[in-house]
Amino acid sequence: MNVVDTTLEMVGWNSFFSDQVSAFEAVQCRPVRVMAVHRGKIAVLGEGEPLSVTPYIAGASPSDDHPTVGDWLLIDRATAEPLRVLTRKNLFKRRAPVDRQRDQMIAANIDTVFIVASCNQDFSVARLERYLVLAREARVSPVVVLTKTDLAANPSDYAAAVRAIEPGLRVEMVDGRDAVDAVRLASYCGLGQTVALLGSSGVGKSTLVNTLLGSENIATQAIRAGDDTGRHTTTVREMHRLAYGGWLLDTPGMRELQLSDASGGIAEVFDDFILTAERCRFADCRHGSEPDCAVQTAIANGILTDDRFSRWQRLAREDIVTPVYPRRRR
Ligand SMILES: Nc1nc2c(ncn2[C@@H]2O[C@H](COP(=O)(O)OP(=O)(O)OP(=O)(O)O)[C@@H](O)[C@H]2O)c(=O)[nH]1
Ligand SMILES: [Zn+2]
Repeated sequence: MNVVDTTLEMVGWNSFFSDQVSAFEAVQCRPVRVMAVHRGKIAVLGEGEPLSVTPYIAGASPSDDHPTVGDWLLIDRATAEPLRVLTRKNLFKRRAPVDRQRDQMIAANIDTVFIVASCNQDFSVARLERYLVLAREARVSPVVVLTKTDLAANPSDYAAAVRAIEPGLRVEMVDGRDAVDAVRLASYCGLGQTVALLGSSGVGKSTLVNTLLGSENIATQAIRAGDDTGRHTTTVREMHRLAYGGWLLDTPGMRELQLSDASGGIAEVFDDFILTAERCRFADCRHGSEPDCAVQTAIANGILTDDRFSRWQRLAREDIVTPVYPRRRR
């Protein structure tokens, strides 16, 4: 496929975005997707050829949305000047290390996040829960990808442990080095789909990325070529075309995501605990030795488990910004 023939659908355009464009805007502007963010320039792709445009939106205040990789932008048909960022389907962000009041945007409009874990001694349910919290917080649908299945005697034991975290959680098992095996992930990586990866060091993310990208990566090369800052600029964030027609959003920021970037997500992953805690006698119950603690009762009755309780407590403690304990009583 040649990038010159690119249609909006190939880049991920759908009714969620087209519904946001007024008839007036449709005449004046055209939509493009942010493929890469460089210093002072962004590479965008819409119908036709890639372009390099300024990331600055005239009249935008610091608190307004600024383009990040994966975003859809409306640009002026005549001048290519960006006019506004369309409302995002979802967003990965983190608290900026220096100015903790300001969020740093990492990646927008992702259809699926692969939470990568390996079938060996590095496998940890606690860590997977952490990543699930991040995915929930960003409102991106997660798929756990178990790599290194070739090294495990019983890879299905790992899959069973993952499924036990949450009913209905999707799990795929691959040898990340094997393109034939990776076909299992094809349905998430089809035309116009955007995927991202999360996972700790050494689990096989880069290996999987290379397998999914295939040998040729025409679109990325073309985007670079169309970018007048040239090939050797430091690319901060970038989308890569996948062999199956989708896009991989791979950014250093994604790899550094911390749990402190999640808060609401904890409530979703541990909703059984949150719901039970609503029946504790005290609204600020810490579920220790307080009388009539519904959580301790549920653990004693085998409805909730002790180790999930510890993981929930640990995650809640680390999440220093938003307490997950229910604060109000109806
Ligand atoms: N046997 C086997 N080895 C694998 C598989 N996936 C990755 N590896 C190997 O595991 C090692 C680590 O893989 P990487 O892809 O570099 O891991 P990563 O998650 O990108 O690590 P970071 O770059 O540190 O984040 C490499 O030696 C890979 O060849 C797999 O499915 N099976
Ligand atoms: Zn309690």
